[in-house]
Parts: sequence; structure tokens; C-alpha cells
Amino acid sequence: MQARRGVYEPAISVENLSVTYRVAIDRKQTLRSAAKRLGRRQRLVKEVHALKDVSFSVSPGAVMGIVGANGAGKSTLMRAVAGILPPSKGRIVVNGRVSTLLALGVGFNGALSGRENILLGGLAAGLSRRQIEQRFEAIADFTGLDIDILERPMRTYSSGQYSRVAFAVAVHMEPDVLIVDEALSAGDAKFKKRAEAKMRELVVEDSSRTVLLVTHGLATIQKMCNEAIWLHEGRLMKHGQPGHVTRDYMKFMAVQESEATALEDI
Ligand SMILES: Nc1ncnc2c1ncn2[C@@H]1O[C@H](COP(=O)(O)OP(=O)(O)OP(=O)(O)O)[C@@H](O)[C@H]1O
Repeated sequence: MQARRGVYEPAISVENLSVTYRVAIDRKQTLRSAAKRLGRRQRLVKEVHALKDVSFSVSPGAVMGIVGANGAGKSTLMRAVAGILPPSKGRIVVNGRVSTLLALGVGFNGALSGRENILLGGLAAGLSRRQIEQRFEAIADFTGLDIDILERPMRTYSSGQYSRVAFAVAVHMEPDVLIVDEALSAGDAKFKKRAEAKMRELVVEDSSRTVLLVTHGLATIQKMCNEAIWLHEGRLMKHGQPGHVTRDYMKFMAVQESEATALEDI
């Protein structure tokens, strides 16, 4: 859809997006072929078509859930929208500042302390040093980690401590577009509660923020989202109301499962 300023400008517009990964594989050599090649390695390049001609748009303020089986292309789509992964084909337009909760903490430097990574994360999100300093206390507070832990290099953190910092940074950037990939499963039970409350505040209470939310928790999609898409093997299967999308997705998965069981029975 061609957006005209003042008429309808989507927050996110994805047009005919395809993403192909190229993976180099070392082919197993037989003794004879190895002798022939005199020890030279034979490399094959395999293409993985993670997204195939996907198009949709998201209105400003919408909370869009993304569902799909393992390997469907959800994380690839999130990385592409976040600008981390270039499209192989097609176009993505995002209006506004994006903050991501992708595979929590991508971009953190393990050699630096939690405190330094909070600063770096803020700079990467486009805030000024002053703006980050103003928010530092709130971010540090939100992590629930003692200041002496925040002074240690992040490579010494447990995965829960790591995700606490990543989550705290991302949700305090006040982005126009927030991309959340399975982040609600981060941390222990206590932190999960705080994370969910914060997400609700960001997603539900501030209706100007556009959110993309990837999760296998279909109940979360129904609770938090007002739109959803379902991806399967890189293709967009359905775009619509969360209830309809999750219903069709569950039906599809149940059929696949019963077919697999039937095959096992043979
Ligand atoms: N860096 C990569 N190099 C090669 N192939 C990749 C890479 N990342 C993902 N893929 C492949 O792309 C496809 C889509 O993966 P993606 O991680 O986007 O799926 P997903 O829907 O997020 O899955 P999950 O629910 O398991 O997290 C899969 O077939 C996966 O193996």
C-alpha cells in the first residue's frame, strides 16, 4: 500500500519481503574423493529461504502478535524489521524509533559491565548520554540487581541476570516501535511478573506505541494483541484478529500432529 502522509501512514510496512540465509557446509568426503582433491576442502553453499514474499502493514499503536511453529521465520522477521538483517528481496519501512527485545541482549559486550552496557544500549537506541544518565537509576532499579553486580563484566552473569539487564534497557528507551521476541520468558518467576507488568504498561496503557510480539504463548497473544499474523515455513498464512489467527494456527498444528501420530502408528 502506498502511504500518503496525513491519510494513512503505517508504523511498519513490509512489502514482498524475502530473506534467504546462505550457509556454507563442509561436505563429508569419501576416502577416494579426498585423495582426488588432495586434501582440498569442498564447500557447499545451501540456501535457507526463511521468509518468502511476506507482506503486511501495522497501524500506529497496534499490538501485533506473531505466531508460528519452530523455524517458521518469526525471529528472522523481527530481525529484518529491526534493521539487523537486510532483506534479500522486498522492502521494509518503519516510522519512528525502534527498540528491540530480541534474543535478549544481542549487542551487549560481555567484557563490559552491566552499567557500561546500559549506557551502550541507550546510545545504540539513539538516546543522548544525558538522556541515558537521567534514566540510569530507573533502569538499574528495574533490573533488581545489586550495584556491585552491575559493576561486574556481563560475561560473568547468569543468563537470568543477563536478560534482566537486557529487558530493563529495552523497555526504558521509550521507543515508537517495540519489538519483543519471547522476552516474557526471561528471568525467574519474580522478574517475570515485573516484566509482564512493565510490558502491559508499555503495550496496553500507552496506545501510541506500536508493538510486535513474538511468543509461543497463545494466551498472551489473545490477552495483549489486537492483531496477529501466523507464519509457516516462511510464508504468511493468515493476518487478522488474534482469536481467529490463533484458532486457525492451533487447528493446523493439531492436524499436523495427528498426521504425525498416524504415521507413527503405521
Ligand atoms: N543465521 C542463520 N543461518 C542459516 N539459517 C538460519 C539462520 N537463522 C535462522 N535460520 C533458519 O531460518 C528458518 C527460520 O528461522 P527463525 O529463527 O526465523 O524461526 P522462528 O520462527 O523464530 O523459530 P523458533 O520458534 O524455533 O524460534 C529456520 O529454518 C532456521 O533454521
